[in-house]
Amino acid sequence: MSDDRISVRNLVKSYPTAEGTVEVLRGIDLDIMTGERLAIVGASGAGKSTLMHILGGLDRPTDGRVCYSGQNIWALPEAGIDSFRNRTIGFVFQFHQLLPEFTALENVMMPMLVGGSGRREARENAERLLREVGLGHRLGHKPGQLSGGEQQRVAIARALVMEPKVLLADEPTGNLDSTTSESVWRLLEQVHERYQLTMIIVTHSETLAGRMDRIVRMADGRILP
Ligand SMILES: Nc1ncnc2c1ncn2[C@@H]1O[C@H](COP(=O)(O)OP(=O)(O)OP(=O)(O)O)[C@@H](O)[C@H]1O
Repeated sequence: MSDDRISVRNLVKSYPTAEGTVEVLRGIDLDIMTGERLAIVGASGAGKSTLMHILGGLDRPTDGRVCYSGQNIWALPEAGIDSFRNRTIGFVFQFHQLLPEFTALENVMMPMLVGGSGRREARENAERLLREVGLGHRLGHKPGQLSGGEQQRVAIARALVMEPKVLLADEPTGNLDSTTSESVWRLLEQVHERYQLTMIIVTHSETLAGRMDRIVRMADGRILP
């Protein structure tokens, strides 16, 4: 089966706290088609980031399933989840989370080196991607020597270097001014078209969400009908 559809069933996430159990996700059901561009919107605290983290294999649900091509990733052993995540998912966060002491090129090479690729192959791929995102002239710059928009472009190149099938972006332009945000958003759209990725983006912007194929609205740990 080469169907990469994502299907989420009865996803629940709760945390025990001193004041009792906090229910952050209260039974999420969601199907995301291969190649779809999905926006997730909702008020602060609705559970959007939590859902993204569970979809991406970063945070374990309390209950429920997240199936990629019919395989529930949360039924895999820990090493299986790590390997699934490295092979399948690219992440872009609001705060790029680049390593400050490494250059743009090294930051983009990093996932390949960690995954066991040789330096030469990692370097070639990272250079190609940095050129694609318009940063061929900034390979040797460290994050602190780049603008916010450039840093986010490096983060997008890094998210793509392992050739993921799914790109998860949590407020990727939330920290940028409107012009820079527009150019990063356009880059995400180009990337989607070029690589035929499934793309799930959390955003507070209704305008940006409206450019996606579908909008899912969350409130209080549920998806609104
Ligand atoms: N470790 C934790 N323990 C208890 N509650 C938590 C924990 N982590 C998150 N929460 C709660 O889960 C809820 C949802 O958080 P989440 O970050 O998923 O929301 P969000 O919709 O992404 O919000 P925002 O738009 O502000 O980023 C929040 O009310 C938060 O306080």
